[in-house]
Amino acid sequence: MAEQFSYNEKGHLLFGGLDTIDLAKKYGTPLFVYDVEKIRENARAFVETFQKHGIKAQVAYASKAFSSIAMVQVAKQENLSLDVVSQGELYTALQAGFPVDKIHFHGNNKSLEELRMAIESKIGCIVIDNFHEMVLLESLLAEYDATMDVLIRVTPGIEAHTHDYILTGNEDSKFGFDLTNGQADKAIQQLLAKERIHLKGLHCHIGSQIFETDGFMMAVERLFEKLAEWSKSYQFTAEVLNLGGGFGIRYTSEDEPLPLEKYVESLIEKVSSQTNKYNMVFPEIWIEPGRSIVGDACITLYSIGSIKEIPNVRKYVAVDGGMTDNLRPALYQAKYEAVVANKAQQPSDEEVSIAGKCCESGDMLIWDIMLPEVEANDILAVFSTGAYGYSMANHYNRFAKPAVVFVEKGKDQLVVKRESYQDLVTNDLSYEEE
Ligand SMILES: Cc1ncc(COP(=O)(O)O)c(C=O)c1O
Ligand SMILES: N[C@@H](CCCC[NH3+])C(=O)O
Repeated sequence: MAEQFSYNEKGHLLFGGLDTIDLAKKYGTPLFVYDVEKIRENARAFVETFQKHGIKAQVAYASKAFSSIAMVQVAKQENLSLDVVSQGELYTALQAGFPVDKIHFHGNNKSLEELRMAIESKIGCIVIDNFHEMVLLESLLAEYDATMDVLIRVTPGIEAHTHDYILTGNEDSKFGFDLTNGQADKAIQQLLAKERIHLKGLHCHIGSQIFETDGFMMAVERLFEKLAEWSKSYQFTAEVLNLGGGFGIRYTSEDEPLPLEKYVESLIEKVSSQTNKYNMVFPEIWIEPGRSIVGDACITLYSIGSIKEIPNVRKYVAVDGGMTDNLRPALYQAKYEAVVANKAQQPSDEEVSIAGKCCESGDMLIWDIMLPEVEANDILAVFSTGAYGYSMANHYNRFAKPAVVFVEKGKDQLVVKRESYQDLVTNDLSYEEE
């Protein structure tokens, strides 16, 4: 975060203890730089809070936030579990040597091939999302003469948004089984009848970048209301409650996230009070944080190029990346803070807007930010870009994807190479006129 940054005697921004200008020179720009110590700190905040309270839990890193072999290895080192939502994310996890029994497979349209790969690699759990998938899974399990642990994804009718949450009578979501309209009941009934499928419990995820605990609390209440019903009607007891991810982080000074421990403590308290209320056995609690593990542990370094001043209107400062490495401003009007990394000690006294270099007027990274006077070849550091930045990077305008560097204990290490133009055309074939 901008307000906490530090710099060295050259006035260069430090990140993970290293001079960001040295990193930009060594690896080029745009460059994602992750502070691995911060990733570990975030992961431990979750894991250790469960441990402190003696709760059996799994903290599954939602690898959609940033998936790479090195990142999955850090998740493994921190004893996390792993949430994957595609064959690509699963493949990455397998390549990274992640323990398969701690991999959970999500997705609202898992293909036969994806389910096949999940069964063949003997992953720990599949989160069942819909009736179609149940049929596919059952037939594949018969083919492999195998069994599979599953959770069922339910939508509790709570839709959480960034700063608030709303109750929706009938959740309009492409994910999971609705808790209120009978779909979840039907799915539970069917799953319990399937010999090769072991229903371990429930999953729900109410949204992302959530700053309060109220939405989570309401979700837990709803799950327990239904569990009480299902315990009577189907003699079903949940061994596991997966309460998803979505814990908010600070992108700008407007954001006021809770300490990560607070989310966990509230969940433990609520599950505890509900188990008492309904006289149930305390389930294992699983969570799936993505953003809150990697989001604030990364900056993106860009080189500044052209600067266009429109008198009395705006000064556009263009950088060598944009919506190809950070889609979030264009997609969600997401806000970020930044500093000029080689002028980190200088006062910020000019308002400018940071433009990307795509052929798209909406390719703006930051509107109206105060910076020192900038010139071409300055390095801009944008904070909190670790989640859904590289993972949503794309090839629009045939820009090559940036490199990713990890820093820890004063050392930097390249963990994802910068794409080459050869990489960009590697699947292209020529077409000869007949
Ligand atoms: C099912 C599920 N689990 C976990 C996550 C991770 O969310 P976040 O990165 O906000 O923690 C998401 C994304 O919203 C999700 O859809
Ligand atoms: N990609 C989104 C979050 C999606 C969460 C996954 N269900 C973001 O950048 O905020």
